[in-house]
Order: sequence, then structure tokens, then C-alpha cells
Amino acid sequence: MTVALHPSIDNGIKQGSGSFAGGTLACKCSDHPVKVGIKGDVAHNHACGCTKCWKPQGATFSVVAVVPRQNVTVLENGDKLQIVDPSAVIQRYACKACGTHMYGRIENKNHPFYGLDFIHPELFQEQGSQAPQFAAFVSSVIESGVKPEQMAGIRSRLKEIGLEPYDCLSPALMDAIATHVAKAKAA
Ligand SMILES: N[C@@H](CCC(=O)N[C@@H](CS)C(=O)NCC(=O)O)C(=O)O
Ligand SMILES: [Zn+2]
Ligand SMILES: [Zn+2]
Repeated sequence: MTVALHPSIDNGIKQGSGSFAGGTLACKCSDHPVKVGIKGDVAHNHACGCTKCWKPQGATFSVVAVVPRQNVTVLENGDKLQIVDPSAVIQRYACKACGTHMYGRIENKNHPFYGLDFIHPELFQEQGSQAPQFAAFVSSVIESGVKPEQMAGIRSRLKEIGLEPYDCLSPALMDAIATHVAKAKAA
């Protein structure tokens, strides 16, 4: 049986159009859904295995990407949003009714990713946003109940669909974080 990772990638990665102009994210509520407008394409789209990122029912991984925070606007039913964990680095705004995370925001101006909001591209009503590029926090799926002996199958399935598995972020993003820290220390 094929390992299930996330419904938007289980049948293979669908490449983005390369010219995605943005769109609207909608939560799962049939009545008064929360809608969030996104300008432009997403970046650094990836599968995340951590316990904090929102996953649809039954998924092992989240699919999450970033956009500049100024490109994110709550359009409808924003009164249904609440912060999941105010003490987390990423303040994830979720729909109180259906639990879907609509965007995650970093308020710490010194954080390497300050200025970027985290969103789940599968919630776009439109097609064509950037495809996932890699898989992050893969070992963390064990914290959600995956058995350690399932990990080899999960990593090989990720590789098979073209997502290199990492247990933290990708080398490029880890380098960007370390560069930020080094500059802050030097200043
Ligand atoms: N092993 C931990 C890792 C959590 C973690 O560090 N997640 C990363 C990737 S989303 C992060 O940046 N978290 C910051 C936050 O959740 O606020 C877990 O699964 O809960
Ligand atoms: Zn909802
Ligand atoms: Zn995560």
C-alpha cells in the first residue's frame, strides 16, 4: 500500500504555473467561510511534518508556504479567526468553527523570517501556485503517532514524488537562518 502523506501530493506533485497572480484562501466551513486574499505567488512551499502546522483530516504532513505579510488580507468572516497558541513563534490564525489555519504570522521583528506569513496553498480557490519543493521536519511525524519503523517508507515515498526529506528545514533555509543570526551577532 502506498504511504499517504497529504492529499494534495499523494498523486504526485502538480507543478505551479510560474505566473500565479494570487488568489483567495477559504476555510472548510460551508456556512460563512473565512476568506483570506493573497497577492502574488507563494515561496518556499514545502511539506512540514511538525505537530504545529495544520493538516487536513487524515494527513501525515502539512503543506505550507510563505508570502510577504503585506500580501495577506482577511476578506470575509475574520471574526471567526483566533490565534491557536499566542506563545508560539508563529501566531497561527485558525477558524474557530472548522479549525483550518488561515495564516501564520511572526511578530518578533528579530526573527529570521519576520515579514513572511505562513499559508496553506491547498486552500486556494484557484490553481497554479508554486508546487512543494522539499519536505521539512520529517522526523517530527513520530510526535504525531507515526511509528519509527514507518519512517523509511515515508522518506522513500517523499523522494519518489520529488520532495527531498529533511529533519529540520532545507539547507538553503537553514543557511538563511544562520546568516541572519551571524549578522545579528556581529552588529
Ligand atoms: N518537533 C517539533 C517541531 C516544531 C517546530 O519547530 N516547527 C517549526 C516548523 S513549522 C517552527 O518553525 N515552529 C515555530 C512555531 O511553531 O511557532 C514539533 O513537531 O512540534
Ligand atoms: Zn471555517
Ligand atoms: Zn511546521
